[in-house]
Amino acid sequence: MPPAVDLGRRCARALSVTRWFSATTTSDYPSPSPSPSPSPPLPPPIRVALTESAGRGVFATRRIGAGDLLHTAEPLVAHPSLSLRHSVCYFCLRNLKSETNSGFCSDECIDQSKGFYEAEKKIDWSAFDDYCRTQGLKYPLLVKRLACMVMSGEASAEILDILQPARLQSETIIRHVLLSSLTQMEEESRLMRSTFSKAGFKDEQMNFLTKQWYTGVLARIRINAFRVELIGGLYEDLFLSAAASVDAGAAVGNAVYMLPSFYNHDCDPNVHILWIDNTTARLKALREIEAGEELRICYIDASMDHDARNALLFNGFGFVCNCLRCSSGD
Ligand SMILES: C[S@@+](CC[C@H](N)C(=O)[O-])C[C@H]1O[C@@H](n2cnc3c(N)ncnc32)[C@H](O)[C@@H]1O
Repeated sequence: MPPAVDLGRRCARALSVTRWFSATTTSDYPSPSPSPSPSPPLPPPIRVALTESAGRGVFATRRIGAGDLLHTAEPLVAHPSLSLRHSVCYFCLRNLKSETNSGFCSDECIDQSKGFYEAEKKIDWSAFDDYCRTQGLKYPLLVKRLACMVMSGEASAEILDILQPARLQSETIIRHVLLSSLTQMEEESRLMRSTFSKAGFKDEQMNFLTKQWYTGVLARIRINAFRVELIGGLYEDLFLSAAASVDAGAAVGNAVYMLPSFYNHDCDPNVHILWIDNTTARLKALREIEAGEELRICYIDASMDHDARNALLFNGFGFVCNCLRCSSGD
């Protein structure tokens, strides 16, 4: 059993799926006259359990209709693409109508960012950001935000530990994939520590910021982060939104979620994940799903051929795909 960790405020927010299904009770809404109480909301139609050969996965607990919204999810950590730093909200990645002084789209986002932003503002990140820009790196920006959240007490340093891949075999592959970039990650970790030091942060505040922490967090982010591509509010229709999420193209940023990270990959998925206008992720069924069926999303562009898909999945995520489509050689 993994040790219990204090997942903190943000994790509680990210787990709002539970609240989403249970928040509406009859006592929330005083009834003007005695009438039969409305039936309680249905529980989430999903559960996380072990699969036969892909670690943990998400399963349907009842029949799900095509187009049904399974649940929404809020990120544990998110960061905009550097090139869009001033045109999307620094917290929820919503497109800003005009450039604002604050860089946030609402008072609520300013409020939600207080913790990490207080720490981040004290620091000159230009060297770190330039390094990411010139090397074309996006995930160290998520580590930077997470480090600021930990510094401010907003998140625990172990917040992503639960996302580790469950299977040893995968971990071996992942270690192999990551070895090539170990030196680079160590350099980034040194750069991050010295950036905090120069801003006056004390060693005791940075106890968690070790090489092992940096590489461990980055390894989990590489496997679990989503590119957030906004499709706008016009695509509520299932099939339009499925097409739009393929067409969306440029990502506004990247984000790591808790529950969506337990969905395994399939080259012919039955669920897809989409973002309308901010980092709130929506998981929708692409077809009818029976109770007990595993729910899978597609991590990549499924229109590629077998070899291209598998090269991408192995090099990018460290696994050999076991889905039906790959097993049949398609
Ligand atoms: C985002 S995680 C999904 C949840 C994961 N199974 C767990 O236990 O936390 C991605 C990892 O799940 C496994 N995985 C996902 N889809 C797979 C597939 N189609 N075939 C084999 N392994 C898969 C791989 O180990 C991959 O690195």
